[in-house]
Amino acid sequence: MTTLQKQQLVVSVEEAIRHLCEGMSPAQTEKLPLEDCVGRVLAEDFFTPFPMPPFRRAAMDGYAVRSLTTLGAGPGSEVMLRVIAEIKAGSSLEWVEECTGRRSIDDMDAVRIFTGAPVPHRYDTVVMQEVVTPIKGEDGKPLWIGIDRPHPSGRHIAEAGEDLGPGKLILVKGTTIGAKEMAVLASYGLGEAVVYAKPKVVVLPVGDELLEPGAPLSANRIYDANGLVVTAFLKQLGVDVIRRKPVPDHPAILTKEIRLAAEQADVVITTGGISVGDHDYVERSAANAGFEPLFTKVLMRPGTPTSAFKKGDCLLFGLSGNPSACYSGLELLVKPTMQWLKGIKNYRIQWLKGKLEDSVGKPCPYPRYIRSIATMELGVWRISPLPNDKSGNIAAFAEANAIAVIPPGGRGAVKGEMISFLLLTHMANGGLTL
Ligand SMILES: Nc1nc2c(c(=O)[nH]1)N[C@H]1C(S)=C(S)[C@@H](COP(=O)(O)OP(=O)(O)OC[C@H]3O[C@@H](n4cnc5c(N)ncnc54)[C@H](O)[C@@H]3O)O[C@H]1N2
Ligand code: MOO
Repeated sequence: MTTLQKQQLVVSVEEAIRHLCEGMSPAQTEKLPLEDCVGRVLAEDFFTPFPMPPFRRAAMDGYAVRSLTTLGAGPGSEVMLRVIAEIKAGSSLEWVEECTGRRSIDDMDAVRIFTGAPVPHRYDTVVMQEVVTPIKGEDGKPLWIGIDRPHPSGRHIAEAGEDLGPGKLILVKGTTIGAKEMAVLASYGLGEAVVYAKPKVVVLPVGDELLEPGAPLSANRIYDANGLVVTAFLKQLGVDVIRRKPVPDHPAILTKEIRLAAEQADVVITTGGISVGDHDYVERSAANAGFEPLFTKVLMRPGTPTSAFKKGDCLLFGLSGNPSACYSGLELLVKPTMQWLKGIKNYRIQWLKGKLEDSVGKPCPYPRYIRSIATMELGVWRISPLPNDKSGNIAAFAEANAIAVIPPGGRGAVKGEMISFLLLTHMANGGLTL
């Protein structure tokens, strides 16, 4: 087997994301019951179909009155209003009409009303029950109320449409549906929503040394961590994932696996076998399976050999085998691409700035993405780089909640310097030490 010279299509992280997303669009759309839409992305703009609230309603428990009738009220000169009916939440239109329809303009009346109940048009204000003196009948229900102060018009009434008028664009296509968005969609009684289909991903860990988790450890072998890491990462992003068992370092087998995966998935992700070693076959197997390279080197460390390829509408990521390089590839390249394919509009990595707590001496010609602990103190982020952050090490994963960027060049970064960092995706343990 001859060593194939690795093609050098070198890009920055930002360029890589652009290459990955260019010409790609979200998968198809589907209509789902609203409760199954959590975490999914709206594929249509949502315009309000009717006014919200849909009718004029009481915002407090008390009495609906005409403000005019309370004008002369004061301490010691209470106005007495006759309670002519009770209207509760859910009362029918007919009942509301029946209660007030035949009243004359001069009647001194009120209705007992509860929060969420329709307010008859006869009344223009709701008086909280705490500030009236009821005179109750034998059944304990109020017959009269005494009012000892004037009540201005419009109190404790939510007018129809005061929250949102009809025909308003309230959620745009590309919005992820979480609990907050549910509040809007469910309030309009939407039974189903049109969302983008989840991208499908096949994960192929590559390497003769890899063992399936659960198998007994044998000499000179390691467990396939990346296969499960990539799968977990994608699941947390709400993507459909199929994880394959480790594929051996064999070009024909790898070509077959890549071809098969590409038939089933929108995105194929390999880990390992992407560097310059004689047994790194991902690049040539990708070519044999009909993929064209988008880039074969990214100006980042770890993960410099990270590569990407495209065949029709299918993307193939060749992530690095070293676990921390693999993880950087996930956060920096896979996540923005997946968000794009999920249909999320304008997704950007959220770069924050923090004060470096320890100098990082190791210089690097590319930006270095180091696993760190980010803490917030009095409004200032502090970044403590974790020791032992070699590309092949896993210890730093246990504690890290951030990836910090050491700028490229000969000097690394010094304690006290303000550097960029990102908080890691979906911190299962809450993540932030605040
Ligand atoms: N002569 C050179 N050698 C290397 C270079 C270079 O520029 N010149 N680059 C180094 C860098 S940087 C990296 S990163 C690695 C990347 O190598 P690969 O992505 O091809 O990955 P492998 O060689 O297959 O494995 C690297 C390392 O990771 C372990 N590994 C692989 N898969 C998994 C997995 N699924 N779970 C856990 N650990 C995994 C593997 O056993 C190796 O120890 O290349 C350098 N070499
Ligand atoms: O690009 Mo590598 O991940 O630094 O060891």
